[in-house]
Amino acid sequence: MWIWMLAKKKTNYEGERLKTSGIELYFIINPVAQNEGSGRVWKKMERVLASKNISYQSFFTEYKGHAKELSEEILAKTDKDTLIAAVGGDGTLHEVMNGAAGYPHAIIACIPAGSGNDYVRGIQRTKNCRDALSLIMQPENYIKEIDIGILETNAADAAFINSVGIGIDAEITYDVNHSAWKILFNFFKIGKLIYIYFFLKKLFTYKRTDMAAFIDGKEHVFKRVWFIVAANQPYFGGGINISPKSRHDDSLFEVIAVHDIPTIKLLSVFVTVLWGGHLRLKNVDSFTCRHIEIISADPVRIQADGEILGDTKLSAFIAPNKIRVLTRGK
Ligand SMILES: Nc1ncnc2c1ncn2[C@@H]1O[C@H](COP(=O)(O)OP(=O)(O)OP(=O)(O)O)[C@@H](O)[C@H]1O
Repeated sequence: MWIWMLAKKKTNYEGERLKTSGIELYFIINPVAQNEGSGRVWKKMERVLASKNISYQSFFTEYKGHAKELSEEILAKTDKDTLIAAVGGDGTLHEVMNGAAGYPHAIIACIPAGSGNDYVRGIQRTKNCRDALSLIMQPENYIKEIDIGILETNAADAAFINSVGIGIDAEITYDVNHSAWKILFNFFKIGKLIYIYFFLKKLFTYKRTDMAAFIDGKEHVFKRVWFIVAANQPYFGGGINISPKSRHDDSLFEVIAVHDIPTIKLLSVFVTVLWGGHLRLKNVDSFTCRHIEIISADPVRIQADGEILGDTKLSAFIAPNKIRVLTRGK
């Protein structure tokens, strides 16, 4: 049986006492996240867990999609509260969450070991790996039910936890995930800057297209769209605060549509985004909704939580209070 084993009460990093808990603990490690930097992160975490006498079970993923399967297998075997921590980036957390979403006894968390780590920044609200582990080792005070998105595209049905986007954001995600530069950026521990690098590259080659969006049933036609994102939390693209008003517990998506802006002016969107000023720019429209459908005139990729999940057409609705997570946020 895999339970917290607290043979002796010890102190954690913050000097607080660990509490006993009936929560079972699992780690699912993506060994290829952060161009294999996740392995080093996990080794450090293992040492801390051992020093605190914490009992857990860990699994390494062997292929794409494996983290979802592992989560489902773990949760199907028990009806006790079970905490599954993804060790990796947003893609690994996305898979764990997709495996866990149907199980009310699931609680998910993330040890950030990816390039972007937007989930940790916007929802879990921990500062670094050690902070995340300290939360995981003392979960009781930090469990919260949050909303997730349910997505259907031409290529996939999936749940998402951060955001879904169509347009240049997804094209950049695709390029980043297929780029050898990612290794270099991750080697110098500046993984999130790779999104900025590819944004600047893509800015002059991306072909804008018209899109129709049905936002809670009301049709909006946007011309020459850069991107439309439906967000459950503020951050995307490795730390860009695109949707500052998003909350993961308000049963709503915040939709941001950026359209009909010349190439150079798009740069001002990404400067003003630093203080949320982009929302006041002409042709940066924002909406709140529970359901959104988007159809693009030309094929354009779709990303959800940084995973490419189809192109051209998507439908997404918010599922309120659908999953339990650990968070330091309110
Ligand atoms: N063993 C594996 N072999 C190959 N791919 C895997 C394996 N395990 C998971 N994956 C895939 O690796 C991809 C990248 O994972 P993840 O997003 O966690 O890391 P990252 O790209 O470094 O971080 P971020 O998304 O935060 O930029 C995901 O698409 C996931 O499905």
